[in-house]
This record gives sequence, structure tokens and C-alpha cells, in this order.
Amino acid sequence: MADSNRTLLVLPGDGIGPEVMNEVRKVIAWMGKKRAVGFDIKEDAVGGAALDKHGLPVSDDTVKAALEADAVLFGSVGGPKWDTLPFEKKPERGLLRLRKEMDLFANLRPAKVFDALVDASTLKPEIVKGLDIMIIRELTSGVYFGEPRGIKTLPNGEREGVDTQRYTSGEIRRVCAVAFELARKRQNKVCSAEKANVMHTGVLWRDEATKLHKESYGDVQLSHMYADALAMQLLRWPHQFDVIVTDNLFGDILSDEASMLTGSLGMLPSASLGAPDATGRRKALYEPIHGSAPDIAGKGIANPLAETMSYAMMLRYSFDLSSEADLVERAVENVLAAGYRTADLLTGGLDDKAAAAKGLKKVGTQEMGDAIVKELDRLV
Ligand SMILES: NC(=O)c1ccc[n+]([C@@H]2O[C@H](COP(=O)([O-])OP(=O)(O)OC[C@H]3O[C@@H](n4cnc5c(N)ncnc54)[C@H](O)[C@@H]3O)[C@@H](O)[C@H]2O)c1
Ligand SMILES: CC(C)[C@H](C(=O)O)[C@@H](O)C(=O)O
Ligand SMILES: [Mg+2]
Repeated sequence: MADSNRTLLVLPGDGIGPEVMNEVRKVIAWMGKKRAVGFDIKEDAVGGAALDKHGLPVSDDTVKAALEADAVLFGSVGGPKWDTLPFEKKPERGLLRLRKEMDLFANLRPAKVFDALVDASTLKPEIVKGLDIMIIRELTSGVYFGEPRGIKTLPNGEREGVDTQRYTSGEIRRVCAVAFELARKRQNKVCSAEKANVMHTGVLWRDEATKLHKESYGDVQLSHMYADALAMQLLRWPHQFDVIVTDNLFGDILSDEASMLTGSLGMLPSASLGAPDATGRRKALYEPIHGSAPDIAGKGIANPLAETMSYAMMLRYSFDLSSEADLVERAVENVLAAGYRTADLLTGGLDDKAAAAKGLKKVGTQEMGDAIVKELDRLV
């Protein structure tokens, strides 16, 4: 059932993006039919698909539609076909432009280990069991956007590449505030990660996080860690963390690392949020943290669960539909508990026979999507 009060822009993108999005469409349809949670849906091309269509990684019209929509559901962009294009034309620029123009400064990347997947992680079960952490990545500044940047040829004929890491105090404070607020609803603990030992932006980050903490969030436990040490601690004893807040580049890397605690990169959803306006509405884009996975694209084997759980985050954060979000997450949990596994969740190169002997069912993208819908039916 469509509900013109809720507008959604769907941008499937490239590679496995459209494949995993197709499975979420089934869940969207189910929600419309069974829970009257409908959307006015617009769909558009982004990334390589948009380049092929009109020569730009995202068009002005698409950006406008994203700014107007209540939420954007995004797949993934990029692929070898477009890798050699000039920098500003690369598919990834489409996503970066959306993040910047929508001012989506807070990127929430939860890494949760489902009981059924404890053995799917490459880490020992006792290290990952019950893990539930939230990485908050600053998303609209830092080295991704700092000026100057580019590649030039020096007088001696050598080429020089430049990227600039820059942060203002306001940019640091607003993302740290999101981390403190979220921590209050969780285990009340924030670890802020930077490299204050070697970077000016790290010194500023640590100062501002500390000041903001003193001013307004004294009830929340705050610790600081160098990002390299945090990368190590995340593998050594991840349970020490609750909320981690960090900059754009460190957050990108640490969240891919954290995904392997959960069993697969195909398990991590994300919410990219702007500041609330006067009516409390935030601009928002939801996407899995993984990319277009050219190595498996078109094979029908991608894991659709990160995209599915990104949709659940959208229900929770953009539409205040917590019980529907819980329902989707429970369906994911139950389907995994029932033994359904896409190939990425079968570690150690289990073949079909070995997986079956363990009670696991190796499934493709569509079968996983169908299993989710079937489980939703069973749950209500
Ligand atoms: N948000 C995005 O759109 C996004 C994010 C990351 C990378 N990218 C782009 O994607 C392209 C490929 O990058 P990459 O290979 O470094 O990263 P990737 O995330 O696409 O893939 C890394 C590895 O993880 C596997 N993988 C990722 N998602 C999976 C899923 N849902 N199910 C099963 N396996 C999955 C892939 O098969 C691959 O082996 C590049 O063009 C890159 O810029 C886009
Ligand atoms: C595709 C790319 C721009 C993106 C990033 O680096 O932010 C991706 O790696 C991510 O994690 O969303
Ligand atoms: Mg990334």
C-alpha cells in the first residue's frame, strides 16, 4: 500500500547493488501488504549506472530528489568498467556528492554478532560471541574532502599526489555529540579514535571530544585511543567497546575490519544521518558498508542481509517504526539460526556437503531474500 506521506528514493547502483536491492524490494512489498508500511518510491541510477545513462556519477536531478526524499536507500557503486575514468567522474564521486550535499555527517555502522554466526567469524567464538558495537564515522569532512588535493607534476618531472586532512571544531563536535547521545541509549561508553600523536587534526579531535564531554556528557564514559591501537584492540578484545567515534578515513577502515568480527562484510548495514531540522526531520541515506563486489557480481550469490538491515535502520531512524525494524532484524536472526548461509558466511571453504553435515543450507541471494520474507510471514 503506498503512503504518500513517506517518500523513498531507491538508488541500487552497480555490481551486487541491484542484486541485493531486489531482495529488499520483497521486504518492502511485504511491509506494505502486511503492515501497511508503504512508501512513495522513486528509483534512479547512481554510480556507474548513472555514468552509462547520462555521463555523470550522479545527476543534479538525482541529488535534488535525494534532498527532497524522507530517506534514500542505496546499494553500492563502482566497478572495473569505470575504474580508469578521470577522478571526478568515478562512480564513487556520486556517493560522495550525495553525502556532502545532504550533509550526512554521522554514519552509524553497527557491528553485531548473531549467535548463529559465531563460528562464521575468522576470530575465536569466545572473542566475538554476543558482540554489539556501534562505529560512528564522520562522513562529510576529513581527508575525503579536504583541499588542496590532486595530482601534479613537479619541476623535476616527478608526480605528486596530495590529499588534505582537515577538520573544524564544529565538525568534530557535532559527530561526537551523536556518539554521546547514542551511547546514553546503549552501554554509556564512547571510545574516540584519532592519531593525536602524529596529526594536528588528531590533537584537535581529542581536545574537542574532551571539551564536549566535560560540557554536556559527563555521565557518559569517554576514553581515547590511537586509531592504529584501536584496530589492534578490535581484534584482541572487541567487547571492551560500545560506541566508537572516529574520522572519515579511520571509520571507513575500522568498520570493514569490524565486519569480519560478525562473519562477513555482507553483514554490516549503515545509516548516514544529517542534523535534525526544526521539525525533527533528518536527511538520511541507508546503505550496506560493502561495495559493488565485482568479483561476485552477476553470480546470484551476494549476501543481501546488510542491505536488508540497512532498510531496517531506515524504518527505525527515519520513520520511527521500531517494531517493524525489530521484526526485520528478528527475521534475519531467525533465518540465520535456521542455517541459511550465503557463500560468504561459510568460512573455511565448506563445500555443500560439509555445510549440510553441519545443518547449514548454502543459498544464493534470492533464496536468502525469500527465506526472510517467509520468516516475516511466520513471525506475524
Ligand atoms: N558504498 C559503496 O558503494 C562502496 C563501498 C565500498 C566499495 N565500493 C566500490 O566497490 C568496488 C569494489 O571494491 P572492493 O572489492 O574493495 O570492496 P567490496 O566491498 O565490493 O568487496 C570486498 C570483498 O567482499 C566481498 N563482498 C562484499 N559484499 C558482499 C556481499 N554482500 N556478499 C558477499 N560478499 C561480499 C566481495 O565479493 C569482495 O571479495 C570498488 O569500485 C569500490 O570503490 C563501493
Ligand atoms: C565507495 C567509497 C566512496 C566508500 C568510502 O570510502 O566511504 C566506501 O568504501 C564506504 O565504506 O562507504
Ligand atoms: Mg568502505
